[in-house]
Amino acid sequence: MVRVKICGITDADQVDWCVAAGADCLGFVVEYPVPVPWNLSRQEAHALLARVPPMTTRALVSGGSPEHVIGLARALRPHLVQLHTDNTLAETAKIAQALAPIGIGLIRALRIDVATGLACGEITDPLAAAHALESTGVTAILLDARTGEMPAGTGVSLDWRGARRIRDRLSAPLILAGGLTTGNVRSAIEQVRPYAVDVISGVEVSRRVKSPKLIRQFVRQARVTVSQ
Ligand SMILES: O=C(O)c1ccccc1NCC(=O)[C@H](O)[C@H](O)COP(=O)(O)O
Repeated sequence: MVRVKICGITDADQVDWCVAAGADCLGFVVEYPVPVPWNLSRQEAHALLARVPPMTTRALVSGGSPEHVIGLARALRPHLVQLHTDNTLAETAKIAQALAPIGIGLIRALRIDVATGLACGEITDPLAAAHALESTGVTAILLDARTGEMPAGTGVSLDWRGARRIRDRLSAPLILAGGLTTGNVRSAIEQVRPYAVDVISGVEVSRRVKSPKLIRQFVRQARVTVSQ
């Protein structure tokens, strides 16, 4: 079964809607290093994380210096941290090493520029970049689209054949993101066979404003059984 992460949660209703719909993981963007519509203060995040019931995974999305990310994770105690693409491979390894002993896994986004097909970051070949990330000790790699204006939450889809090639060559679990909607998530899962899917725009009616109906439909559509 493919897991579902709903990201960019900004209020208590959204937490409740995602949990009621059966989402596996809720993502909270906290003290993010560049302006994004879903950013929360540490205090806001603390209250929302506390609302997530047992058996549902809490992911903290942040970035900046390793000291900042590790300090934030120690303060908020999520199950997972998802790291900004601008963090280098060396920083990613340092953060993964610091979080593992306290039981927090690390997801690192690998963003593909949809105009060029190149990965953003130190290594531009997408497969080589994925292998390099894997060797940092991350728990999972999140494959996402980059368009230039926004670091994430673009609503733009990736080339799923390219995503499948990466998925087939990685040992680390691959989380597929980028432009997934209630209408295409099923097909994306069939083509890419990811470990999990991740969505923001596809369950929002406007920036930051999520729809309980779209959340329910998205989770239902993602629960497809794919024969291996
Ligand atoms: O990972 C980040 O750096 C990040 C920053 C700000 C907001 C969300 C972030 N991560 C979550 C994701 O990776 C999104 O789920 C992903 O961009 C999908 O967005 P969308 O195309 O809108 O579904």
